[in-house]
Amino acid sequence: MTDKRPTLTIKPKAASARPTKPAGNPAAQYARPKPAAKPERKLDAKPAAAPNKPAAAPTPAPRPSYEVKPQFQQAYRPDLPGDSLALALLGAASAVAQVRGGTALPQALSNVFAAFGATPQGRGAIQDLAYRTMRGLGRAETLLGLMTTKAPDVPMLVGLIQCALVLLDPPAGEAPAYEPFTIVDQAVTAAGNHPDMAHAKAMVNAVLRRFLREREELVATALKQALAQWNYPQWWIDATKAAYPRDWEAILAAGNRHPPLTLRVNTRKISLEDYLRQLEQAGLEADQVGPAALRLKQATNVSQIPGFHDGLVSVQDAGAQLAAPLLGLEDGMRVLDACAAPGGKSGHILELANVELTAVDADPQRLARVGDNLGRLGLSATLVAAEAQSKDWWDGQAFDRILADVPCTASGIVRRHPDIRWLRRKTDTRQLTTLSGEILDNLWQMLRADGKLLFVTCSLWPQESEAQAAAFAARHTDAVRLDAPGQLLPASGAGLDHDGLFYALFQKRAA
Ligand SMILES: C[S@@+](CC[C@H](N)C(=O)[O-])C[C@H]1O[C@@H](n2cnc3c(N)ncnc32)[C@H](O)[C@@H]1O
Repeated sequence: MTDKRPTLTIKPKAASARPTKPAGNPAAQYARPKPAAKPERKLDAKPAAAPNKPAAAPTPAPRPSYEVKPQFQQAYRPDLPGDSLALALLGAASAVAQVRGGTALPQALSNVFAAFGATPQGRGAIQDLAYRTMRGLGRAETLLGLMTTKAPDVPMLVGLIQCALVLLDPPAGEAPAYEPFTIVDQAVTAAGNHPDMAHAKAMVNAVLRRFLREREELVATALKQALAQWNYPQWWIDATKAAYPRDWEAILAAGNRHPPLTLRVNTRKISLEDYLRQLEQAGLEADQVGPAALRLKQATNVSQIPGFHDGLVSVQDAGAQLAAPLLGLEDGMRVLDACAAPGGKSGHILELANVELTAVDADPQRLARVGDNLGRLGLSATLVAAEAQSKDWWDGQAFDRILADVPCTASGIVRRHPDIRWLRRKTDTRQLTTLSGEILDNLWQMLRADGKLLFVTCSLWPQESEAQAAAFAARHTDAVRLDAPGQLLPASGAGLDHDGLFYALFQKRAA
């Protein structure tokens, strides 16, 4: 047990209801925490602006609430019923706090599941709430800032209130998952159950009840801020606006939608029509969103998907399914998948032709998943754990085709990974662009004359995609740029549903 006391204090109503003077960039709260930073213990001393000040951008005073070192007891196992909302809130709060500390959400969730000894039902509830909170975090953070004057010094306490606010304040058109009084009651129970938060029970109760009382006013004030309106850090919003002055709102909105479950039919084993019949027999409805892509109307566990374990289908976004066909594969070719894990595109390559595939990835653990995925499909490749910007691992024999699905910010797949926006820093783009440029230059030397290299990113930022492709073409005068989709913006609708991806195809001019 810790004797730490929560120090969050609640703003009086009058102060919170009034627009406050913009006092800094609220997105600064989303900077990655500096590990050595000391908790900021000062009270927010900024007075609220007079009501007749310009009300265009009322901003709660910035609070460095994430510049504290995570202190929560991650290994603590709560004494709560496995199927209770309190347990789900506590688990999701821990996951949110870990994300704010720099851990990717899937890893954070697996830490929570292990620490809590969560049942399958409990895992589902924790995961659902954590993902919802990632999509509503900007709004919850802003609301919390409007109701409190001081940075809570326990990150998990912040996470708990934010998770509860997300449940109390669902997105427009979504029905609340629970009665408000149940959410408040369970959040208080959750706080009371955790040694780091037990003393904050009354405060959790007060903040959440205050939100219920003043909801309309608080939400209206919060929504004047882009952070709350879009649920992305300000730099991300600015970058999207700068790159897509016409489409930025649609792009941000697309990233907040729930992703579909899209299947790739293994046409080596079964036709699309025959597989659609199998789905129908299993009571699953789907529509076609690509040559071999079927979007399930209702997402389901893969164990319920007919033929999944026999390799009839794989889970893959329809946009990602464009990669392998663009390579123009023929039997007998030597093909390199240079950043292969977890193997979605490797599997598709091997489904399309009998090629000799080498799958490289810098992360040995992720590379093992390529083996698992190919095993399920009954296919195989040479797996190499190595860096694609190095030649150490190469036997010197040129490849006929190279797929370079390079590491990037993943800004095009935020609907599937809503934590990415809170984990990334603005400077990541530059670092990743430098690395991917090195990878492309290195791989180009491994391509035979007349061979083709497909450059792919799941990014929306032009620096990582089109500008990188153009710079590559300028550096390599023997590179001929062929037709490819270029930048695909995230889209969903009738007969269409894909993430944001970029494709550029190059052929090496014969000497
Ligand atoms: C976009 S993902 C690849 C997705 C994969 N092509 C698929 O379709 O399933 C990028 C991959 O690049 C790997 N990676 C990161 N840096 C790398 C490097 N320097 N060399 C090779 N692989 C790298 C990551 O481990 C990650 O698995």
